Amino acid sequence: MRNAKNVIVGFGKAGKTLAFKLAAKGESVILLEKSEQMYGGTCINVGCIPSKLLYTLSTHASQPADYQRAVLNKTATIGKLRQANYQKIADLPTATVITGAAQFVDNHTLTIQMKDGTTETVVGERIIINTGATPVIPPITGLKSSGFVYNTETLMAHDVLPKHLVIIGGGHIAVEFATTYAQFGAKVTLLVRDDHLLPHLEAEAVAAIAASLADLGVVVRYHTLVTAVVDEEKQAVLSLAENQHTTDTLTADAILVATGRRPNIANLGLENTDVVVEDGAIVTDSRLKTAAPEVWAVGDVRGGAQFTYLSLDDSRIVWQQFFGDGQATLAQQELVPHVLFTNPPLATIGLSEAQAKATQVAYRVAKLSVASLPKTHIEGNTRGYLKVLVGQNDQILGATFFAVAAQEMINLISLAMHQGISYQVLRDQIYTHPSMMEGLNDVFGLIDR
Ligand SMILES: Cc1cc2nc3c(=O)[nH]c(=O)nc-3n(C[C@H](O)[C@H](O)[C@H](O)COP(=O)(O)OP(=O)(O)OC[C@H]3O[C@@H](n4cnc5c(N)ncnc54)[C@H](O)[C@@H]3O)c2cc1C
Ligand SMILES: NC(=O)c1ccc[n+]([C@@H]2O[C@H](COP(=O)([O-])OP(=O)(O)OC[C@H]3O[C@@H](n4cnc5c(N)ncnc54)[C@H](O)[C@@H]3O)[C@@H](O)[C@H]2O)c1
Repeated sequence: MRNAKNVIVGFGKAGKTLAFKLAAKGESVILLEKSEQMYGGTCINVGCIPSKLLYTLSTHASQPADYQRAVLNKTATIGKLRQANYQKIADLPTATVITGAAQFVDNHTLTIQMKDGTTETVVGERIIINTGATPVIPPITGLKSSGFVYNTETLMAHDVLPKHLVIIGGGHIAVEFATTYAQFGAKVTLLVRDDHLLPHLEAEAVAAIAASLADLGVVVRYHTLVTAVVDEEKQAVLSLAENQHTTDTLTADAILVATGRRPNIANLGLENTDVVVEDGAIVTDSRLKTAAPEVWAVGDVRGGAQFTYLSLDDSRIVWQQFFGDGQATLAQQELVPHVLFTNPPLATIGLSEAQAKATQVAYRVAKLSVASLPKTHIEGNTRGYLKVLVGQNDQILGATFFAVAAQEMINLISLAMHQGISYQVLRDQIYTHPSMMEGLNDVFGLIDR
């Protein structure tokens, strides 16, 4: 049996950040990770980093072999990151990484199923659960057993570019993977059960993304459900129903299931603890404490929005309870930027115009086509727009940027909104040239015209 002051279950963003900081303070830490392929967690190994590397490489792709090279590049890159993530924790004298699936026996005791078949018992004064999320596979006849079905992890590991990739879903992953694989040259079809993509966005932004996908040759079919999948020798045959009526069939050599990810609590033994689970996620208070004393849940496993930067922020909320005033809560995550890696990327924060209208907030709005910015011509991508909303008190209410470098620019808007910086400050700021940031001079300049 091993003891530590801090036991962290899962090598995710929040868990590894806390493990490092606690061990750097000299506290004993045991970090439990079920797979040696997952040191560093989802983002590094099978999520953000590999998908954004492939996305970036796809923008330069011109032949199918580029995909194969990109997958090799991706595998090497994440291998280095995984090793660095492991060493960063394992090298600290008071930290131990144990590789094996953990299961609770009681609130503070876990058994670890080791690779060699043995088990270890670990006891912690504080327990931090950071086991992430796992893909949801809908109950479609033949889907699970099909040899042509992938999740994001297995698709990115497959080094043959699909001829026809069919993606089930119309959310974050569906749209990003459609963009990437179409840019590599695959034929891509999206099967969306609703009448639109990305329900969290305003119609104008959704239309801009739909137009970008259409230009990449992606076919999007709305109100369409897959009712069955049958494997043939070299492809799968999908039976489709549109508006509840059986319509036609589609063949594909790869099917990506992108129908959401649910908190990873299966086989965690939570029934042996006082931790409360609701709707498949661990319930916490606003400081991420579960119902079990000295047990916290952080990251995707606690339900809600799934983003690496929110998991990182969860680590701050917990850290403050150990080495701060303990006042940080989930309230600080109410206003955060989001990015979709489409072509170009779409970044949003705060209110959209549609939301402002619906809530009857008084606002002024400005929209600028980014083709007017010299930098977009240098980048070779003049598509998109910058849109900002400003309130009566000159504070920024929200922004939607569909533009090259939108994923970087939105962070300045976030800072301004959090710090209460008026739009005039961003309008009159001296930015470097040529840059996308200069667009802020222009778009905020349109507010008072
Ligand atoms: C394809 C894809 C692209 C994404 N792109 C982005 C993006 O661009 N930007 C962004 O912000 N977010 C993105 N996300 C979401 C982001 O990856 C997650 O929100 C984030 O990684 C969640 O981290 P976490 O801290 O909850 O835990 P995770 O990083 O998921 O770590 C959980 C760890 O726990 C381990 N584990 C699970 N059960 C056990 C157990 N019983 N015992 C021991 N260990 C266990 C797992 O193996 C895993 O390593 C993407 C996700 C996917 C799938
Ligand atoms: N850029 C980023 O920050 C980024 C990128 C990728 C993923 N992520 C994170 O990963 C999470 C998972 O992504 P995702 O795209 O799988 O989830 P999502 O919630 O964004 O989208 C799920 C989609 O699947 C559809 N769907 C659900 N059940 C279905 C069914 N039975 N049949 C057909 N369609 C169904 C939904 O209507 C929706 O369109 C996201 O919530 C996001 O937080 C973030």
